[in-house]
Order: sequence, then C-alpha cells, then structure tokens
Amino acid sequence: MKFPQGTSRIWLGFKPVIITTDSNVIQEILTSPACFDVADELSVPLKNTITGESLLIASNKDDKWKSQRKILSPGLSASMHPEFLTAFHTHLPNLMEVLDEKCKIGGEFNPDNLFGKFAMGVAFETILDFDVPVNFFQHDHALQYEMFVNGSNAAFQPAVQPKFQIPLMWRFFGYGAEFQKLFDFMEIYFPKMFLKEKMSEWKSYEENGALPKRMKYANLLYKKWTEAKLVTCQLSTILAAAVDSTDSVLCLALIHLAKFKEVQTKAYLEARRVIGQDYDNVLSITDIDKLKYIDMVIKESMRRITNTPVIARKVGKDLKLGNGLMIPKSTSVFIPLHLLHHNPEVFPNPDAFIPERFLPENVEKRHRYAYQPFSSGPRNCIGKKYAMIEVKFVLAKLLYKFEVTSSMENIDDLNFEYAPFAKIRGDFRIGLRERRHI
Ligand code: HEM
Repeated sequence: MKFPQGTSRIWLGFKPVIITTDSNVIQEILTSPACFDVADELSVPLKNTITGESLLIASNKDDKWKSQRKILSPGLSASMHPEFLTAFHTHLPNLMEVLDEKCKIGGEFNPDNLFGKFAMGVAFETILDFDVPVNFFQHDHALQYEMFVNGSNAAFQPAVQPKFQIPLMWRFFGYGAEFQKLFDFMEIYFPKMFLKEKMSEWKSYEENGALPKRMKYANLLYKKWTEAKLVTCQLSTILAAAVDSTDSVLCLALIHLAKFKEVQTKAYLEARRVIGQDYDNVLSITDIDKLKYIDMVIKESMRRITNTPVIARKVGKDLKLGNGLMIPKSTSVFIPLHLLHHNPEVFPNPDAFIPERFLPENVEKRHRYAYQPFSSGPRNCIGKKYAMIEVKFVLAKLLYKFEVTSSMENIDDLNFEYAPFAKIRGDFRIGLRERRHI
C-alpha cells in the first residue's frame, strides 16, 4: 500500500475534512488551544450513548473539559504510581492462576479478555478505591465483566461504524440491549445510595479540610461532582478506557513475542535480570523503569499494530499553520495513527518488528510527533503512565514464567475490530510453555 504522505483534504459528504500524517502539522494541531475539542465525527455519535459530559469527549466550551481534566489528573499522577504497583502485585496471582492452568492443559488458546479481567480488578482498586479486591476471573464476576465489555463495545459502535449512528440500526443489531448491560454492571457496583453516600462523605471531607494528600480518581469525582448520573458516566468511561486498552496492548505484544523468538529471548532475559532469582520478588517503580527492552517491545508492537487507529480534533477558530495552510473554523482534522506509524521514511521497512527503533539514539532522530500511540499535548491519554507500568509489569512476570508460542503462520492475516481499541478477531491463539530456571 502506498503511504498517503502529508496533509490532504477530503470530503465527508458535504463537509471537507483534513487528514494529516505530517508531524509538524500534528504537533500544531495537538498543542493548539484552538483545537481542544474532539472532532464532531467522533464525539457526536457518542453523546447519546456515553455522555458528552465525560472527560473522553467533553467539549471545552466555557473551559469545561479543561477544568475536568485539572480536577481528575491528580488521580493518576506519578505520586500514585507506587500504590498502583502494589495493586498490580495483589491481582497478579488471579491472572497467573488462569495462565498456569492453560499451560498445564497445553495446546493453544485465545487470550482475549484475560488481561482485561486483570485490568478491571486492578482498576477497581486503583481508580475506584474499592477496599475489597474483586477477582474478575471468578465465575460471577467474570459474567459481570462480560456485561461491561459488551456494553462499552456497543456504546462505541456509532463512532466506529456510521450506520450505527441511526438509533434504529444500532438497536436492530442488538447494541441497544448490549449497552443496557453497561448500566446493569454499574448498577451492580454503584447502586444509587452507595454513590450518594460516597459523594456526601467526600464532600464533607473537603468542607472539614480533612482530605488526604493523594486521592484516587473516583474520590476526586465524589468530592467535586454533584450529580450521581454524571459520576457514573465518568466512572464507566474511565473503566472502559483503562480495561480494553490494556487487554488490546498485551494481546498484541504477546502475538509479536510469540512470532519473534529472538526478541522474546532478550525480553525474558531482561525480566530475569530485573526480577531476580525469585519470581515472587516485589518490583518497585525503579525496577519497572529498568525494563528498557520490554518497554521498546511494547512500543514497537503498538507501532506495528496501533491499537487506537485514529484521533481527531475540531478546529475552534480559523487557524493558519506554520506551512501556510489555512484551516477554517469548525474543520475536523483526522490523524490516522496507524498510517503515521507506517511511514517508510520515518520507520524504514515499517512492517518489520524491530524494537531497537525505540533505542534512545533512534528516537532522538525522529520528529517527536511521528509516534503518537497515546497522543500528545493537553488532551493526550491521561492514563499513559499507568498503562505502561501495568503492561510492563505483566509482561515481565509472564515472560519470567512462560515461553509464549503460536502456530499462526502469518500474524498479518489477523483481523481487527475497533471499539475503540483494536480487538483481534479470527483465529488468534497462543500457547504457553513453562520455563525451567536453572
Ligand atoms: C496502552 C493503553 C492505552 C492507549 C494506547 C491509550 C490511548 C489513548 C489515546 C490515543 C487517547 C486519545 C487522545 C486524543 O484524543 O488525543 C486516549 C485518551 C484517554 N485515555 Fe487512554 N490509552 C490507554 C490506556 C489508558 C488508561 C489505562 C486510562 C485510565 C487509567 C486511559 C484513560 C484515558 C482518558 C480518560 C482519555 C481522555 C483524555 C482527555 O480527553 O482528556 N487510557 N488514550
């Protein structure tokens, strides 16, 4: 496929939109205060299903999005990372128990949703501040997990497939019923009284000046928001963003590791070095930072198959770019991340899997905006660091225990479905072999 270089204008019906893979243009758009809003093509279809009030698609009219972001950001800040890592350790045995079982049974299996269940358990503790750990691998909770992922998948369909913007079509294909499951799930965990209690509890802490220094995401919401419905929508949105993304990135990383054996060996040796003699050793944030090769593997895997295929902004006022291009007010600008990451001039032989592309000396040679899996600028992914710590931690522990295999001939034959993160469809299977440590 020929890479469509640069910036072009196309017509979506009667509306002109800009599509760009030019790193300079991307930088200008993502950092411009005139472009804080998500493009209508992505945000409007979601308004009826996931509220337009949630951080993910909120408009910045009257500084609305900006003030939400300011309130919620501390819930995922670096000062919280050690606590998050503790929760990752708490939940790891739930995941490993299932993987041990799969390994014993032998053969291959589809890992889809296994990491999602882990991520959901962790998110309950780190984001929602649940006191008692919930294990989403256990039967009843696993069913509830399915309710949630099916519901959020249905919610994102109108943004992924225009035909589902027609409510009748969306309902006809069963998405209305699936979407209801998202609310059923939230009803299980956040019955109205519980939410109201929590909200008044945290508001009273604020009034009495008794707020802790560090607060989890949900508590930041309880303390500031006044409507239970909005809190529920914010919480379901952040859960969807945190769970599906992690599942997708880990599945993609594993399939690459299974196919590229030398890379897997290097990654495993690094995991051994950092974890040490005992698999159960507790890792610190400094240890996670030492997983440099695994970090590059994840980045290359997200480059080769980018799990958020496109981001888009609405230009809030006439904007003259550095290259002289004039973009009129209200134009949508699309940034196709997968194509951006396959530009052969920036990533030679783009279909090859080469983690060394992310060695610091190679990164330095590229434009900072040539690689954007988490986006950049003020509206970038708020959970970027959280996600990278989680994914690196899981991969290191998994590779320490297991060798990952796959009999798939060609991973490029895999099909994907986006809602909004890439889910591998079709015959996606991996196998696990226990490693013998000497
Ligand atoms: C590897 C996993 C992840 C990837 C690849 C990813 C990617 C992205 C991307 C591309 C955006 C869009 C930014 C834009 O429009 O410019 C985004 C936004 C967002 N992400 Fe993530 N994400 C991941 C994990 C997470 C996690 C773990 C959380 C929460 C803990 C999270 C929460 C959010 C939120 C709330 C937004 C909206 C931010 C805003 O509009 O202000 N994401 N993410």
